[in-house]
Amino acid sequence: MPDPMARPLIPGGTPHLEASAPNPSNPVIGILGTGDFSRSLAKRLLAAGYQVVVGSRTPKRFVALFPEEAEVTTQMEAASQADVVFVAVYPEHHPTLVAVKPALAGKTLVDVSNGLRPSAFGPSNAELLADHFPESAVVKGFNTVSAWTLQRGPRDGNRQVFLCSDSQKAKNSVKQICHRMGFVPVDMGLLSASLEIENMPLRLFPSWRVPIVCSAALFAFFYLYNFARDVLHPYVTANKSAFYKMPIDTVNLSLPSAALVMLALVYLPGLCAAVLQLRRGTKYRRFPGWLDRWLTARKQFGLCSFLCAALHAVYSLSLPMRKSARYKLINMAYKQVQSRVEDSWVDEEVWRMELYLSAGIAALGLLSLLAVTSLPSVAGAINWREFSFVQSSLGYCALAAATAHTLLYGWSRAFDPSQYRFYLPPTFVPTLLLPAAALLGRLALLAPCAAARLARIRRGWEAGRHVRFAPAADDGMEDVSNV
Ligand SMILES: NC(=O)C1=CN([C@@H]2O[C@H](COP(=O)(O)OP(=O)(O)OC[C@H]3O[C@@H](n4cnc5c(N)ncnc54)[C@H](OP(=O)(O)O)[C@@H]3O)[C@@H](O)[C@H]2O)C=CC1
Ligand SMILES: [Fe+3]
Repeated sequence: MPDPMARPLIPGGTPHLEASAPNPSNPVIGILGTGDFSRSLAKRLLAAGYQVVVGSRTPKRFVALFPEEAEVTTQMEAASQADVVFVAVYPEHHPTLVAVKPALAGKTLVDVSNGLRPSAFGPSNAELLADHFPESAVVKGFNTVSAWTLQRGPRDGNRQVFLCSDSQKAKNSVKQICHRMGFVPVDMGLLSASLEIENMPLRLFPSWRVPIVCSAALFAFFYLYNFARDVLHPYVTANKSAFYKMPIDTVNLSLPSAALVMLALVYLPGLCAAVLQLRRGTKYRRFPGWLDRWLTARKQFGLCSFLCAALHAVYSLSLPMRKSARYKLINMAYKQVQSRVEDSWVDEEVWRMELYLSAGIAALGLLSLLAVTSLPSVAGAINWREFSFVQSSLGYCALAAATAHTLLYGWSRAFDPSQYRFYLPPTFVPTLLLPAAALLGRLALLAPCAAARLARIRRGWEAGRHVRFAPAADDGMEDVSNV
């Protein structure tokens, strides 16, 4: 008969785990349920040298799916033999296990279950299990580890296992099992933390939702704006079809606007916080909820801005490859020949392009630096001062370079009223409102700090000695420029 365990649970999975010989002196670990999770867990426990006994409603049906070293038996038998029992059945089936209640009394039950959707209010599955089995010590854990990770081993997934329980003894025994299987237990405290642990694998990028919606909304706004100016208006007024601009030209005009406004949104909450601190005269008071949330989402806003800027760079590089660009070039050359212009070089145009491209490249380079230092592994390798220098000082430089790029791009149009082709102002006008506010706000905040520093240096020189800057006053007002 073919060995069913030779078939991996998932394509590409390890066909066989080397199970070390179970040590009779090791605790017997029970698993109730014979599903995906149970099979992966059994293999990992056997590999860690435990004795494994699996409890099923129909053991004969599933025995072939488990390694030979594991004993597959009835739920009652498994519960009686084991010291620690993993409950690998869905929470709605927990009540069907009451038949084995006497056998589980005084033992440790590990609830691995997950809910279907995040829940803000309890009771959690683990708390309900604890209600069903008051004589057992329930530990919540392993629900954040997928059957796939268990099958492949901790090297191929998240190594952390979040645990909580009201019984320290039970939690310690499960921690030991975690360690032996190669996972890293994270103690989350009492069983009341189980709802939070159950919600963990159900979250879908909660901190990214607002920044992503914001980027999408900004992009949509600028896209419609550019569409109205550059495509719809020529069609309505001159019956000129410019619909070919929709997939690349209009997208490429909208991306940098979204990127710049998103970047401004990274720095505006810090300025709001600084202004609030200055008005209150102290930094030791909580910010309003909306500002708190905005401040904590700055990294995501910055990364969304970086994505838009990087896409803009790729789109821009692809512009000359298009057929439309080639036709336009040939037509321009033909017109030039017809009008007998030998040299069409315009110094102002040349300089404008050189400058706006170099500002754009500098902005993208600085943004890449910000994105790299926001990675936890890189952020962990630099100290706080270095991090704040990159994220704050270089960040403002990136904002200034991107603003200059936009201004230089719109240079000729900004000063030439004949370029206003539509009643809407060119895109860079709405694009520059927030970045300009952020840059001016920063300058306004830095100016008094710089003046105070200069005054202190002068006082020091006048006193005939070189003084070091006094440490920040305890009201924290020195720190506002670092927010
Ligand atoms: N799969 C995964 O990646 C993960 C799963 N989990 C959790 O592990 C638990 C099991 O998941 P999984 O193994 O995928 O599920 P499966 O559907 O594959 O297995 C569930 C098992 O429950 C047993 N069971 C016991 N009583 C009943 C009953 N009354 N009705 C139906 N089945 C019953 C069955 O075994 P038998 O017929 O032998 O009694 C069945 O094999 C769930 O709570 C899940 O949330 C947590 C993290 C990851
Ligand atoms: Fe650009």
